[in-house]
Parts: sequence; structure tokens; C-alpha cells
Amino acid sequence: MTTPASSAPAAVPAEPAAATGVRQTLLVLGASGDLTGRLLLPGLGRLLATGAVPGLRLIGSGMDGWDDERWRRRVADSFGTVGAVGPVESEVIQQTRYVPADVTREEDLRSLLGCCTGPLVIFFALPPLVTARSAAALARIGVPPGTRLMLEKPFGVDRISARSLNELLATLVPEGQVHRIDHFLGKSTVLNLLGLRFANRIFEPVLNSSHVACVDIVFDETLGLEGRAGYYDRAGALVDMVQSHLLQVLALLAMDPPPTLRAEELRGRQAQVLRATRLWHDDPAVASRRGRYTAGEIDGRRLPNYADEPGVDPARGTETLAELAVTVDNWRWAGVPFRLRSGKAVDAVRKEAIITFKQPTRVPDGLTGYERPDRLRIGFGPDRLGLDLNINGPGNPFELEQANLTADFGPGDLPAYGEVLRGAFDGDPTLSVRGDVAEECWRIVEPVLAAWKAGAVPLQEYRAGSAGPADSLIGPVSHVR
Ligand SMILES: O=P(O)(O)OC[C@H]1O[C@@H](O)[C@H](O)[C@@H](O)[C@@H]1O
Repeated sequence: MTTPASSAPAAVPAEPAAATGVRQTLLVLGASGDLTGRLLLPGLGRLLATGAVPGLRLIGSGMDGWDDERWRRRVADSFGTVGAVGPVESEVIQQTRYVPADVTREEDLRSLLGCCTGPLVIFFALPPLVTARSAAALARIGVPPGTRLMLEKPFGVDRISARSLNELLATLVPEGQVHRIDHFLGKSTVLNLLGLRFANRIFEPVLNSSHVACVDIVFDETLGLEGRAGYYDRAGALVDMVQSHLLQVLALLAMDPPPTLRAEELRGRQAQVLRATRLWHDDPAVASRRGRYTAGEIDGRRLPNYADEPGVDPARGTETLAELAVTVDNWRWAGVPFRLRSGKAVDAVRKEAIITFKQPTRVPDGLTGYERPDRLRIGFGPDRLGLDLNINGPGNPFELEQANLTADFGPGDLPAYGEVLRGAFDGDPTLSVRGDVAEECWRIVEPVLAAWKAGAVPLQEYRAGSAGPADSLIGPVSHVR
């Protein structure tokens, strides 16, 4: 769905690209922040190294009084971490500039836009409230025609703010030029879901409530806060991971086949699934769990109590692990629980979607050992496909054993941020989140956030390096290898 820009202010004329050899400009707002250095620049470096974005000019801007030299060092260091050290990347580093600015002020934005050449991509690497103020200031001065906007998650801080931001952005550029980033949509294995489901005969016919008992989407990390209190302590695991990334994975796993992978069709299918998604039993107390890590050790590394981490406000009660059970209330999936979980500082990295199948309708008398259900596992790092099947092992041929068939795929050529940046440079929003989808994701989690705030679901403590809270929606059975 493309929303036409309405009442857009007079566009700012940009310097003609042909006069400079620059084909497009990437303007990063929030360039001195953590996200830019950790994810955006490495992704950009790798993308540049493929030669896919010739003639790119990079401009960084932020509140810090950095100079060009300091910014160039940051870009070079970030490119260096991913081996992006070729001539194209060096050229970008030489040409790049840093413009200190308050990106919520019209005058500053006007002069920033004046530094940009050719078609423009503006990347908002900013907290949601600053993004909204910056977009509002931009809406007052206008942007050059064809400008694409890239916005980091979280998109808004709740459903209402997401809707107002959508309305504001619609006055700036058409919907097809808004790239709401969810970098999971650029991950190679997440994208592999499309091929796996729709280019093979054997899986799709059984992916429905007649055959599937439950679906788990798990993204557990051994990392803790890692110095990100400023952002994370306000977001928490539910907003950081579930409201965004894991619901996108759910949409790709559960959607009906789109006729083509064009943006409007793929994103339309994702939207349909999310519109049909509801909390399990419509009850946040049944459908959610939250936990927070205490001091512990993981792989020989000591982690402090989350509440004692620098910058954390213990009174906020931020969770570092969230679980959510939902159902997709449509013909295909009604009654099948989808359990989403993401936790930090747990004992093992576990990044996978696990589809657990129902028992066969009738097993001939005489066969034993088939009690464990078949499972299809799709790993999101390492990128892996696994199938657990009951087959006959050594010894008695009628005593079955569960075998695991596993295929590893190498990671894709581009990191996820490189992939989503490519979409913006190509003007293709397929791998970004459509405005209504962002609002739907808030609709799904809002009752849970409210119930947590009201104390209806206890904040359980779990030791860093343990398996997580004792009262979990996802039992250990999902993790049997
Ligand atoms: O696996 P990746 O690409 O590092 O993504 C996981 C990360 O995704 C980010 O969006 C979250 O803010 C992090 O908390 C999380 O660790």
C-alpha cells in the first residue's frame, strides 16, 4: 500500500548530482551514536565493497562536536572491522564529512540538506522521541524529491505514537520511500524462510493447524547489557526483540504465499498475519512471562546483577527476558500456539524457529519409540536447517529412535544492515516494515506492557548463565537436540 504524500512543504533543491559525480548521499542523523558505529557503518562498508553503490557520498551529523577527522576515523575503523578496505570504501572515507547539528532544529536541518548532493537517503539513528521531533522539523522545511527515510526501531514508543509518526512521515514522502528498519528482515536465514516454504513441495502442505502442534521462535543470547543501558533500560526485552524482530519472523513463518515478492504483495501478506495475531487466551497473565538476570557467570565471564549495571534504574523493573504466546486466528493456524521468547545472559545461544508437529494419526501396533514429535528447526545463527524424525536405529527395527538431519548454510554475503541499506539505495522497501505493520506489532504487545506495569505478571529473577526463569512458557522440550 502506498500512501501518497499529502501537503508536503516546498521541496529543498539539492545540488545537481551530475555536476559532482556523486550519485546519491547517505545522511546519518545520530552519527556519533553506538548504533552507527556498531551496525550501520559495518553494514555500509560491506555493501560498498560489493560495488553496488557507486558514487555514494556519506555525511554524518550529531550533537557531539566532532570534526571531520574524528568521524573519518570512526568510519574507517568500522569499515576495517569487516574488511571493507577497498578503493570504493577509501574514496567514501576521504570524501565524508561530519556536520555537528541539533537535528530537531529546522535551521540546522536546512543547512544539513544544503550539504547533500543528488538523491538522498536519511538514516535516523536516533531514539524514537528524537526521531519524531527531527521528522517533524523536516516536515516543516521539506526534503528533496525522491528522498528515502530510514528509521531505526523501535518505531514510536506505543501504538498511538507509531500512528502519529506514520501520519507525519506521510506528509514528508510517500510510504514506499519510508524504510522502517527491522534488520532481521535482512538476515539471510530469515529470508531463507521464503525459499524453504514456497519453493519446496514438502513443507507447505503441512504448515497448518491440522499438522502443527506449536511453533516456537527463540532468540536467546549469552550477552548481557553490554553498556547499552541508555537505550535498553527503557526498551526491555519485549520491545527490543519481540515487538519488532520476532513478530516479523512470525509473520514470514505464518503468512500465506504471496504471488510475487514485490513489496506490496509480500508486505500485504505479513500485515494479514499480524492483523490476525492475538494473545493466547486474550490474557497477558497466561500469555506472557518476564525475567531479569542477576549476577552470574557465562563461559568464564562474570556478569553483574542487571539492576547494578551502570546506567540502569532498578526501579524501572526492566525485563531482560520476555516470553509471549500468541495465536494467529485464521483458517490456517487457529488454535496453534506460537511462543516467542528472547532473553539476555542465559546459558546458551539459541536462535531458531522450531515447528513441532502433531503425532501421526495412527501408528501401527508393534512400532515403539515414536513418542517424540517430528520437528523442523530453522536456525538463525548459525544458519541451519534441522529435521527431527522418528526412524529405525540400530538393533530392533521396530524400535524407533529420533534422528536429526541437519544442513548448515554459510551466512549470506551481506550482513543484515548491508541488506536493508541496499533496499533503501535501490528504492525498494520490500525488506522494511510497512507503517500499518509497525502499528499492528504495538497492538499485539500493548496489553502485555500494560499488565506488566500493573504488576499482573511477576518479574522473575534468573541467574546469569542459567536457563532463564523457572516459570517459563517454553519448556525445555523445545531445546532437545
Ligand atoms: O543477531 P543480531 O543481528 O546481533 O541481532 C540481535 C540484536 O538485535 C538488536 O536489534 C537488539 O537491540 C539487540 O539487543 C540484539 O542483541
